[in-house]
Amino acid sequence: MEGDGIKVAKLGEKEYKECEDQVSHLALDIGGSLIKIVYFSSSSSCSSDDQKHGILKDGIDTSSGNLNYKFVTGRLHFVKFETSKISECIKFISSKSLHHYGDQDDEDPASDKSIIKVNFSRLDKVDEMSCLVAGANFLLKAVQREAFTYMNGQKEYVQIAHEDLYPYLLVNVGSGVSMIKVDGDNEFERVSGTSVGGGTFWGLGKLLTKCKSFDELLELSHQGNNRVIDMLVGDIYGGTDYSKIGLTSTTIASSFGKAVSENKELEEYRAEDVARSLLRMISNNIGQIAYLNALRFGLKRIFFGGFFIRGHEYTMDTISVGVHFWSKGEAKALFLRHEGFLGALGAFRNYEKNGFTDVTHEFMEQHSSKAKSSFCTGDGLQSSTHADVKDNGCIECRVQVRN
Ligand SMILES: Nc1ncnc2c1ncn2[C@@H]1O[C@H](COP(=O)(O)OP(=O)(O)OP(=O)(O)O)[C@@H](O)[C@H]1O
Ligand SMILES: CC(C)(CO)[C@@H](O)C(=O)NCCC(=O)O
Repeated sequence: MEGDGIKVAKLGEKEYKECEDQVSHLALDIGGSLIKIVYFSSSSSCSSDDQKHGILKDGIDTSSGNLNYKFVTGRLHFVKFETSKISECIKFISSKSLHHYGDQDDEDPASDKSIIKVNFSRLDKVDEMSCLVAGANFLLKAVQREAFTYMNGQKEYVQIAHEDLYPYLLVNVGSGVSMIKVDGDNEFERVSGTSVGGGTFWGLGKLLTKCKSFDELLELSHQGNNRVIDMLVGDIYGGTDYSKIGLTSTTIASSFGKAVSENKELEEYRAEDVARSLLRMISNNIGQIAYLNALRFGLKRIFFGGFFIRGHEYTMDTISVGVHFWSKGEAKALFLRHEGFLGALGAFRNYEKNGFTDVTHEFMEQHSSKAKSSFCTGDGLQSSTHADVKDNGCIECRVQVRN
């Protein structure tokens, strides 16, 4: 399991014991590289805000006015595993009793394997693209301070009014890249994609640098200098800009282009510089294709999701600068705090539609006056205003459950 994933799970056990005890819903997104899990655990305690409103009793809100339903307060948790380590994922699900969700019958706790198998066979498959869109729409509408811009080292949160949200371009950078024009709730079209994505960065990076983990490769890239290997406009134009066509001397003319003429072996380059050039090449390319698709449909906002981003400053900066440069400032690149969990979140929301449980959800958007988005971090539960979370933020929410 990923380090930050473990943190969430451990926090859940230690500091949020009360929200771990009743896991009722779970959604899985099994991707080419990573498995993402979103699960809901109800809390028996309630927030001070809710106590002030006096509407909660044992975590159950009786104020809905409909006797057939009750609201259960709790948290959405986010965990990820490498797809190649699926057995760890199964162990985690088992350890959290996540596989018991919705069970009617008591099962033999000694036969873990068969329990998992039985429950996995009950999994409902849902469409990947519609889940990505549902996940993004949910985050953008319900969670405050979810979307942000990142350019020249500056992070700025953007709150978008519901009526102003559509249309937008969703670019999900997973192993491969999907580009989806989103026009409304469940109204979308996958307009483009590219196989040059996160899997390409990690795959090529692994071969070229001998890094053992994605995080190691990302960390290396942080310390590198792409100019050592990339051929710049200045390298071709005697150190000067090519201003007639709008290219500065530091613009990359050809990614990895210097390696052609230098006659050096791979070992003679620093792994840091190789990683940096690779990250720059992939991020630039994604930013450019995204911009071209935004231009194709006249879209001003491009949201980037998927675990390739990893909240990494240099990745976001490269994509943002690319979008800004090509669109002459007309289009904006935006990033999401729960970037990697769009599909899993969308699958989670599918509980509402597919009727395999008696559950509907009422998330914070309907209760924004009293229920706030909160996040679990190493410092405990904090208001989202102070939290600096990435992929491990829990979202506090309420779920409407049929009695
Ligand atoms: N710990 C990690 N291990 C492997 N890849 C990681 C890790 N963290 C981030 N990544 C990056 O995230 C990418 C996978 O992202 P994501 O989980 O969103 O997509 P996926 O669902 O696996 O892919 P796809 O949607 O194409 O099937 C990897 O290709 C890699 O670039
Ligand atoms: C195949 C999927 C949708 C699987 O998530 C993704 O990896 C992707 O969008 N790849 C790019 C495929 C292409 O459009 O060339």
